[in-house]
Amino acid sequence: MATSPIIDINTLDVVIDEKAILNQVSFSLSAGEILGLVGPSGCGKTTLLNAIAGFLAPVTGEITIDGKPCFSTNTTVAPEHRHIGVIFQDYALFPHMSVAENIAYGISQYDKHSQQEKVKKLIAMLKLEGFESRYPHQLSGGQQQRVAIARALAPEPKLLLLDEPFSNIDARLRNELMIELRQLLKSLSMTAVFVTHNKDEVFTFADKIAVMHQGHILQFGHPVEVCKQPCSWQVADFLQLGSWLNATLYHDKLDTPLGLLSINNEFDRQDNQIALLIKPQHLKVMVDQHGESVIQHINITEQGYHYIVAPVSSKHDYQLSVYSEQVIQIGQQVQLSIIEHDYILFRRDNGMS
Ligand SMILES: Nc1ncnc2c1ncn2[C@@H]1O[C@H](COP(=O)(O)OP(=O)(O)OP(=O)(O)O)[C@@H](O)[C@H]1O
Repeated sequence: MATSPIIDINTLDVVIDEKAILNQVSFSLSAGEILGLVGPSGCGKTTLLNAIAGFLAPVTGEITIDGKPCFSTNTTVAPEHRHIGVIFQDYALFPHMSVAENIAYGISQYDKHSQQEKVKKLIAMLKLEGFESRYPHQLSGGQQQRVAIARALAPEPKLLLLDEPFSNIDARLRNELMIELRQLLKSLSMTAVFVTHNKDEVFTFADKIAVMHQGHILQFGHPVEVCKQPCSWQVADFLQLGSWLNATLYHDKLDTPLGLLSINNEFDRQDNQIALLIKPQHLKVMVDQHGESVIQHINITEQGYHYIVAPVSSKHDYQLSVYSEQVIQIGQQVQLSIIEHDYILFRRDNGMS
């Protein structure tokens, strides 16, 4: 049986200072789903969170939360009546209130006993026992985040909005906190939308990803599916799924600086200016003093040596990313070969880097 969505956004447009900031944004999430909003700086991620929260008014479109229209042509529900919990990037804890008082802030309409019971439960859930009387400045970044989460969860919202929730957390702790928070949200069947600059956070924390660009959602789906089949070069580029190789059609084959490749998938053959997305796993590198490419840069990573390889000849222009266990020096000439696969091809675009 299909369940109705907890959040349903339909053709939302936001205009600020006569500039279109969100353009025909639509998506929906079922109960318990976590969505990661990603995209380049200024693409409208925070604006979308603010529109959902009710902090700014869209021009057109609809926002429905748990079946209740919160925004439409003739409805605007105030933020405090949308049943949404918001966790801001800097947590926005009240500095003059203790941990317990911060958590109880949104449930002041409850009687004292119910407030205390609720705070006690959240303190335990977020592992904040012993910190009840402390003030925000006496807590670490991770502890402050837990208080912000407890405060947002206290009124039992239908939806949580999180603006870059992990950006202030030490990199070593980040993964641990993400896993812990995800488990907590899953145990509560809490639906959440979070903004991040870090695509790796999406893979650890989210069920769905929305890749935004200039106010549009370019692609929405399961993170693995989006990475497997990016719908546009902007999505592939933003998610850093691989590097680009120019190609043209030549007698039913792809003519590339690395040789001819058979086309093994559907492709619009009208386009002759092609950009081929090459994921590092589809590229092999071999030392060859007569090779057509040269090692330009080396990074040492968990997956082995990461090489950036460029052409020897100035006739070509590429910067390909390839991993290898082999140690190769900068400046060494190499031979690159592409492993046959379902190539991902896009029409070449001026904006490509
Ligand atoms: N109050 C405002 N007044 C004028 N322009 C605004 C306002 N808020 C946002 N904008 C503009 O809207 C666009 C989207 O901003 P937004 O903060 O939503 O982007 P973002 O994707 O969250 O960016 P970042 O990743 O840098 O936080 C930007 O061009 C920004 O300058």
